[in-house]
Amino acid sequence: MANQSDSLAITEANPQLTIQRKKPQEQRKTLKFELDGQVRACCLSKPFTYCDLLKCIENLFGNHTLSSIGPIQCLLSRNDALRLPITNDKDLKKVLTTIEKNGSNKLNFLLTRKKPHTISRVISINNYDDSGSMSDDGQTIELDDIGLDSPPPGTITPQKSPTITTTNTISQTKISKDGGLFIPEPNDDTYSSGSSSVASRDSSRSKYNSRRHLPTTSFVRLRASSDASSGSGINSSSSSSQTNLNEFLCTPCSCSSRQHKSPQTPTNWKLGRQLGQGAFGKVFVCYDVDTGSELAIKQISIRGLNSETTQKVKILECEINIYKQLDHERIVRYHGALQTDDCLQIFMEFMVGGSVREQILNYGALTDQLTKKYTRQILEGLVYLHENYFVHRDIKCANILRDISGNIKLGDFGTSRRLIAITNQNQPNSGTIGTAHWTAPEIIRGNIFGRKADIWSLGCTIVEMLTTGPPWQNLQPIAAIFHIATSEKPEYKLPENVSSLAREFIDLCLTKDYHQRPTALDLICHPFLDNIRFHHHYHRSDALQ
Ligand SMILES: Nc1ncnc2c1ncn2[C@@H]1O[C@H](COP(=O)(O)OP(=O)(O)OP(=O)(O)O)[C@@H](O)[C@H]1O
Repeated sequence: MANQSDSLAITEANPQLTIQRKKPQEQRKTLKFELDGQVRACCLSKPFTYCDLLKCIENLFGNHTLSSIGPIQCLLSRNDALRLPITNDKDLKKVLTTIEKNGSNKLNFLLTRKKPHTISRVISINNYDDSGSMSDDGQTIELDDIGLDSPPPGTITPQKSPTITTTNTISQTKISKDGGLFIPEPNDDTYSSGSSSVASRDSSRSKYNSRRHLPTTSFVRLRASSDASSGSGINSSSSSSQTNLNEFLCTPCSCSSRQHKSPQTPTNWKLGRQLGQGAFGKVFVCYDVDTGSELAIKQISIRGLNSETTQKVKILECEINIYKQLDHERIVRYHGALQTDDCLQIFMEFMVGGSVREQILNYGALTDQLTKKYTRQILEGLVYLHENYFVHRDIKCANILRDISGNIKLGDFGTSRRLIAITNQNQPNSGTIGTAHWTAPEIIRGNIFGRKADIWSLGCTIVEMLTTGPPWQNLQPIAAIFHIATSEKPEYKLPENVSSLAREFIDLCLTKDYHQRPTALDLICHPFLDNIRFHHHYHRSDALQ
């Protein structure tokens, strides 16, 4: 048996053993994760837990990653053939022991997106769902089984092929439950439940604009991924048509040039004065005690809801936490949502000027010049949303909010349809005027839903700015809906002094045929908006090249 001096002698003779004696086990491990072809790494000190692993993934790939991926798989062999799923601390311990036995200090993990849910229900197409969507093609609508996996309302898929929708993977051509309406609208921006209409769309391109001339970069948050080969950036017009929500949502680690951080949901805050009341709840100032900043908070009563509605509240809460990552100067920033026993609280950027609706109620119709400025800014917000496959779905003056310097942003994005379903509150409440008058004819007829519905609503909003009310403002909502669906042209009377360019612009927005109606990008270069200073990201020379 070797005594101590023997042992030392052996150690001195063998440097490898010396190292082992000084550092029996490496205290820091390098963890590499692969997701969607992107490899990101971090270091963790031992001992670490399964929970630390999850935190690592969130830090590397973003807050919402965990809900969209399957079990973490540890790659144990060089060709990745041997994979161990890790779902808890016990699994992790096993893997660590195995890795250490192999003498490796690196851990490689593979993360894969969850598989789509199997279809649990197939219902008849003629059902009207709570989002107001329906289809008339006599086929079936496929609904996923739990609403939580339906993508956010207002999102539309960039893909043509019909598949089922999963969280953050927006790829469905039909209509989903719970307000999630997805229309493929690939490059041609059209979808009909019946026939395709690419040709008609092409022929309807406006004379003053062609999409290929327009830099789409300007309005979207740049996602300068360090891994160019991943192809997940959205900063080029060519890639934008393949962009899905995953690619669009910018994570802290993936942005090298422009670090992006979702705003924090306040945890310690005080309720301030009431700002207003909508159909679904009251809006207050919210003072964030930790940051000293003021936000707006919308409080919606959810007392006494049944389990189905409770589920919808949960979905909305999740969605708002996704919307937090929408970041554009023409979009009111969401700061998250929290649910208490009897209240859903939505935190938003505080817009001190209130809504354009209030501005009109206080001071009357807007001038041609101001209408022009607001129209351009609304379009900038719409270009951003539409380029990223979101439909606002509720464009009207009440949802256009003003900042301190008189510029505007689109508010209430994506929440209104869900709130209708949650609160069962479809009727206008005191101080609010509902949404019926701004609704596009194809939505009322129920055969098409897409980005251009926002363009129709924009047309109604411009009429509202110039005349204080939308087309058919004297009609009750139900009568207005009937007229929108059946009349050839919307009914409104503009003041005499409104320019012919403004009239032409409104006419274009209110083109009844969805396929002939221009897109936001088409419209942004319309001469009506010409003498407005171009948005600083958006160069006229680029646009007109
Ligand atoms: N982010 C915000 N910042 C400042 N004020 C806001 C904000 N959001 C809403 N408000 C104020 O609260 C009022 C009510 O807003 P809310 O979104 O609840 O209803 P609405 O948009 O007027 O109507 P609807 O309920 O039909 O959407 C607005 O008119 C506006 O004055």
